[in-house]
Amino acid sequence: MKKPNIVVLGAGYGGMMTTVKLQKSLNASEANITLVNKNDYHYQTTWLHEVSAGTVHQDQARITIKDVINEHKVNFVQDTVVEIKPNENKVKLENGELDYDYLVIGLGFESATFGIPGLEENALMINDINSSRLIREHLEFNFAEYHKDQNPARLNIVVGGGGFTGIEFVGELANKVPELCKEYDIDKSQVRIINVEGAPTVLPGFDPELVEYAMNSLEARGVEFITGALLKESKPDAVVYEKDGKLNEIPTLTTVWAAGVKANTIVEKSGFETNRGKIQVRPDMRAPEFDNVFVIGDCALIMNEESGRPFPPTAQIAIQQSATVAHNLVSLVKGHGELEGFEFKSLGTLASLGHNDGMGVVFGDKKLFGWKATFMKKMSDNRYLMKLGGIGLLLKKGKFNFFY
Ligand SMILES: Cc1cc2nc3c(=O)[nH]c(=O)nc-3n(C[C@H](O)[C@H](O)[C@H](O)COP(=O)(O)OP(=O)(O)OC[C@H]3O[C@@H](n4cnc5c(N)ncnc54)[C@H](O)[C@@H]3O)c2cc1C
Repeated sequence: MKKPNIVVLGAGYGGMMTTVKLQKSLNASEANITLVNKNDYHYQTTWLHEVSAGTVHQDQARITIKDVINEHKVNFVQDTVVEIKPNENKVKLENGELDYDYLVIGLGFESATFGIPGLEENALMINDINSSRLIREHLEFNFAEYHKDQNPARLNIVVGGGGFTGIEFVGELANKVPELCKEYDIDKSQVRIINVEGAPTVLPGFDPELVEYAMNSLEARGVEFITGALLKESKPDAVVYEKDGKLNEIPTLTTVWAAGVKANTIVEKSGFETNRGKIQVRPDMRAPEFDNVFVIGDCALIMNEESGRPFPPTAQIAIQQSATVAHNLVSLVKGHGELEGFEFKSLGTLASLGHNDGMGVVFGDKKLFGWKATFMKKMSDNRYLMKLGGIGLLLKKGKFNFFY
């Protein structure tokens, strides 16, 4: 009997963990497993705000794929997916084409700019290793260049969006800016870190006590918040926002847009039925129209029956989904066992606010503040590394600087 071809697209949290689980459960004689990814490394998106601010080097946030996969069982293809052809069971790559019997789509997210003029052209985004490194280099360049023209716009850093990513990023900036000022001979009082948020408060949806803690901690370190303010335009040298019906402009050469993500647009372009750009999966994580296509992570939409809204896209849910996807694929390949349904078990939400500070909720309703929150966040990162690559990977990439 012909061995089935399982093709996993994207080596993010969902795709990587599915591949590692499949290689543990299937023999080379049972299936051909192929993992496709743009780069030869997996990166931890949850650390990208640190790479962007320059508080962590990019190598700390990325893992060489071949260090984690078993090459006797998994064929790694470094290439870019251009299109999925679900009616033909084919995937078009920049440099070729792949046939599959089973497909896992784990292509992650893209920034959503909601048609705001100038954002695509002028703003920086925290999307992947390269875009994050660009932000770090851009910040340093402007601090260095300031001595040439004394343009204050070089020292105004505007972050669009006071959600999880925007707040984690300004927390890192609050720590990094004093270091940059020292390195580039700049008076700290000349630098502004400005967070612009459309909702009446930052971190909408978070417990008010946690929001207050975050704002106080960040304001004490110099972050300015402009809430209830809609970003209207990003220019090469300014941003325009509307507040209380009035337009205001902040001169800046650095706008970082952190206010929205959408699923990888390849999904929509490939003709899948979508809801908010994502594939609303069946309980067993398969696409509604295709019995051999699984969708995972930020490309998948699952409704939370309790709230009546989709579960937010997180690494946590992508990692949990990988267990269901891998289990169901193994059942299909081996031809025995039932397909199981996915159930999300929230392990909590923790946001970092810079070195040794954070806040969040764990174990249902236990609120954590300060170093306890960052400790728990680092522990959960470390647990992920352990699951992905065992003790070797944990020792190489783990976060052990618990009190920094
Ligand atoms: C700054 C930041 C902080 C965050 N913090 C948290 C947090 O603390 N906790 C949490 O749970 N979630 C957090 N998230 C959200 C979380 O990171 C995402 O939900 C998660 O990464 C989604 O995982 P995924 O497997 O769907 O895709 P991703 O992890 O995004 O991976 C997608 C992979 O697909 C590859 N790829 C994309 N397009 C192509 C293509 N065309 N061809 C080939 N390969 C391609 C990419 O290179 C990447 O390797 C954060 C996100 C950001 C941006």
